[in-house]
Amino acid sequence: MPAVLKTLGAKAAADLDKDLMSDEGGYSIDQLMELAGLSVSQAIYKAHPPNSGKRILLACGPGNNGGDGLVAARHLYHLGYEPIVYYPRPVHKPIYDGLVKQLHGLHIKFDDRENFKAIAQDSDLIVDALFGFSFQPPVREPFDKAIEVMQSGVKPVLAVDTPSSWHVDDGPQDEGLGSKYQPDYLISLTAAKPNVKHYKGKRHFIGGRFLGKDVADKYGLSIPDYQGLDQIAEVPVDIKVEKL
Ligand SMILES: NC(=O)C1=CN([C@@H]2O[C@H](COP(=O)(O)OP(=O)(O)OC[C@H]3O[C@@H](n4cnc5c(N)ncnc54)[C@H](O)[C@@H]3O)[C@@H](O)[C@H]2O)[C@@H](O)CC1
Ligand SMILES: [K+]
Repeated sequence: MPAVLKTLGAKAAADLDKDLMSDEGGYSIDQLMELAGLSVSQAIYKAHPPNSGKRILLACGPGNNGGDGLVAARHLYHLGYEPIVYYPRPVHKPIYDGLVKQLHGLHIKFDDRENFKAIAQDSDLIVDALFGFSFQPPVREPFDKAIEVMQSGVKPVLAVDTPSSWHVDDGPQDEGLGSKYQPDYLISLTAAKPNVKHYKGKRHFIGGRFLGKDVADKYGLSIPDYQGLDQIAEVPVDIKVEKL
């Protein structure tokens, strides 16, 4: 277990993504999103196993963070959960259209009602797949309502890659929307983001088991010590976070 948690700032995370999907990197976004979404489903299985409540609300935003949520919904179905998808601003690109078709094919429920609180009350865990490392404040509607509900603590929340509404590098604003938002669980993808130093939740996982040594060295990251077949590695929530 490394003594210090290395982090990946918003700009570096976007650059790393580009490297992986460049001509020599050879990855497609579909592959990375599939591995990311699989990691999310494993973190949920570890932190909130089916006997803790099967109704998982995937709050999906308009970017690839939302895509991770759509992929996770499919894996959760196959793991025996009852996923419900909140995806109010669907983006019509083949990758997202395909993921939505897969979920319809499994008769997974979509609920895009304005009243996010009502949807949340009928769930056992909320998955925050609204925004990832491309978030730019302030939160535009209708996502502000989801942030309000998540920060209210009415249901446990697992955040995907970064707590949505927090600045990726600096963390939550001092006041206003999201300032009180603390997810119960966090899964960082590829590497923790700098705002993890403000995270005070119960458990922190690192997922997206596709980092190789060359890319890790280029970005000053250490590869998490993944065990066995796991796509995720758990890190202590009080681990020292490197200074950026
Ligand atoms: N290698 C990686 O790190 C991988 C990253 N993936 C995911 O991709 C995410 C980054 O995806 P994207 O770059 O598509 O962007 P995000 O999913 O972070 O969100 C950006 C989207 O949300 C919108 N948005 C940004 N700020 C907003 C605001 N204040 N109010 C309302 N809408 C807002 C933008 O218009 C854009 O459509 C990562 O955080 C991660 O979850 C995975 O899908 C693939 C692997
Ligand atoms: K998120």
